[in-house]
Amino acid sequence: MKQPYGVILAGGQATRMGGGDKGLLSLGGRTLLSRVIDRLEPQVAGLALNANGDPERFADVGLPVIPDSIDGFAGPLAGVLAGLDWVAEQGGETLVTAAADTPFFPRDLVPQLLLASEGMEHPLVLAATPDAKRGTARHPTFGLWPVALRDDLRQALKEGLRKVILWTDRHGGREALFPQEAAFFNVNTPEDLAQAEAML
Ligand SMILES: Nc1nc2c(ncn2[C@@H]2O[C@H](COP(=O)(O)OP(=O)(O)OP(=O)(O)O)[C@@H](O)[C@H]2O)c(=O)[nH]1
Repeated sequence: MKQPYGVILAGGQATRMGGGDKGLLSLGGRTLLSRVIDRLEPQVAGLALNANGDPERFADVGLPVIPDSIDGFAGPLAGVLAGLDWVAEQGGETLVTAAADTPFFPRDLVPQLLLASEGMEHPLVLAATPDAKRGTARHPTFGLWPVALRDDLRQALKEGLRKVILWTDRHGGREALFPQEAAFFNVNTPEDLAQAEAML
C-alpha cells in the first residue's frame, strides 16, 4: 500500500471554547496546530488542513487549506470527505486524519493504523484506547480512510448520516488499540487547555 496522506481536522465551531479556532490556541508557547503538525507530518506522504471560512487566518501554517464541501457544519465526517477528495487529487489511496485539538497523539499513529488494516480490501480503521466501562473507546477523528469509499461517504452524508462510528461499522471498520489512555486527550474547554498545560 502507498503511504497515506494526512489531513488535520480543524473544521468545527469550538462552541465549548467560546468560538474561534482551537488549533490556534497556545499550549506551552506553541499552537495546538503546530504540535499536531509536528507529530503527523513525518508519518504521511503529504499534509493538508481541513477548515472552513477564510483560509487567510492559517497563512502562517504553510499547509493547503481544504474546506468542507457539505453545506453547514456536518461534523468530522464532512472533513474526512473533504480530505478524501484532496487525497484523490494527489493520486493517493488512503487518508489518515488527526484532530487539531488533540496535541499528544501517538507518534506511531500511522504505522499502527496500517498494521490494523492488513488484509482489508478497503483500509478503514479508527484509533482506540482502553476504557474501563466499554473495554475500548474509539476516537472518531483519528482514523485511516480509503479513497475507494469516498462516494459512499458522500452519499451517506447527503442522506443525513453524521455519526462516524455508524458509517465505519457499516463498512467493517476495525480498531487500532493504543495502550496509553490519555493519548487522545482533546482540548474542548478552557479547563481542558489548563489540564493540557499540566500534562506537558
Ligand atoms: N470538517 C469539519 N470538522 C468538524 C466539524 N465539526 C467538528 N469537526 C471536527 O471534529 C473534531 C471534534 O470536534 P468537536 O470537539 O466535537 O467539535 P468542535 O466544533 O471542535 O467543538 P464544539 O463546538 O465545542 O463541540 C474536531 O477536530 C473538529 O474540528 C464540521 O462541521 N466539519
